[in-house]
Amino acid sequence: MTNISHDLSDSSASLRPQVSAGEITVSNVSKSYGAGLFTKEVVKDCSFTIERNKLTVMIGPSGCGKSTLIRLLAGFEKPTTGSIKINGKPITGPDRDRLVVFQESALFPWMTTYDNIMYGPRARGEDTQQARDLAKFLLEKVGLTAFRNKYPPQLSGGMQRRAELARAMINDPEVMILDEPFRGLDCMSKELMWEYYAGLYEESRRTNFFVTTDIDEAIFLADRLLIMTNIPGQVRATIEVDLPRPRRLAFVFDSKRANEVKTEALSLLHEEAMKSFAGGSKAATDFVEAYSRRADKTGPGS
Ligand SMILES: Nc1ncnc2c1ncn2[C@@H]1O[C@H](COP(=O)(O)OP(=O)(O)OP(=O)(O)O)[C@@H](O)[C@H]1O
Repeated sequence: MTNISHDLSDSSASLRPQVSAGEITVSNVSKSYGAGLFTKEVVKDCSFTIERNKLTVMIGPSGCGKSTLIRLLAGFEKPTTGSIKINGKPITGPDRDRLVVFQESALFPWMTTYDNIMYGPRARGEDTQQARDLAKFLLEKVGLTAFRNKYPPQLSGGMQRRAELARAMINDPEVMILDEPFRGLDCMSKELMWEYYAGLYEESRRTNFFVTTDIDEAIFLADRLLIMTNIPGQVRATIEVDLPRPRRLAFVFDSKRANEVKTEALSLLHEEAMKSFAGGSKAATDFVEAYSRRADKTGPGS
């Protein structure tokens, strides 16, 4: 397994982004699309907090409204009802205080890795020595110094995702929002990304909100785990993932606590997934109810 250094006494530490972490509160938010008979309620009366200086991970069945919530948090869309606030102020549109990293690569294929990372500062007319030093620092942190002059198609999928993280972090958002950023990577690249990403978070303690459908990814990364219901999406449970940091693959998945969290989360997710599977079938609904009764009686995962 690759060992990644997270040396906090790094001599270039002064170049790190000046992190000011934000906090987002989502209060009774609902979001519907369409009108009349064709109205579809995707998120319903959903409330949660993305706590300052924590890595909050949201996990839920496919199609439960996670990406919709991200668009609302980013300010690309507005809730039908309810409110979303950052540091107590309503979110009215996209802003530099929040930055979203999507599943799809947003790197410009005609720009080198370095130029991609410098895109944000340059777009703001801030191609300063400080920004260039920070780009160099971030290239080092994501292990791409030797690839600074390569173009995205010359990088592996994992390298592209690391370049993307550096490109987001140089803008120093108060809250980083990530929508399944490692989806589609092979298992080994994915696990490597988890260690890189956890390391970047552990150094900065910037507020992070990370959406995934991968339970191992969720547990490895999270300080807090939000479990979603089936559509219309709502937070069904919050689990504090009190595993020590820095996180390392080698010991996280051997730990008793990680396995307890996984069993509890899987039990809840299974119930939610079965609801979508049921689709009105009485036999399937009965199965879900029986499963829930059994889980209530015997505890999660037993
Ligand atoms: N603009 C829209 N108009 C109509 N329906 C939409 C719109 N955006 C999303 N939906 C519907 O809302 C539901 C939730 O979609 P969303 O992409 O938010 O789920 P998700 O949890 O992110 O799914 P996945 O994990 O598969 O990416 C889906 O049924 C989708 O078809």
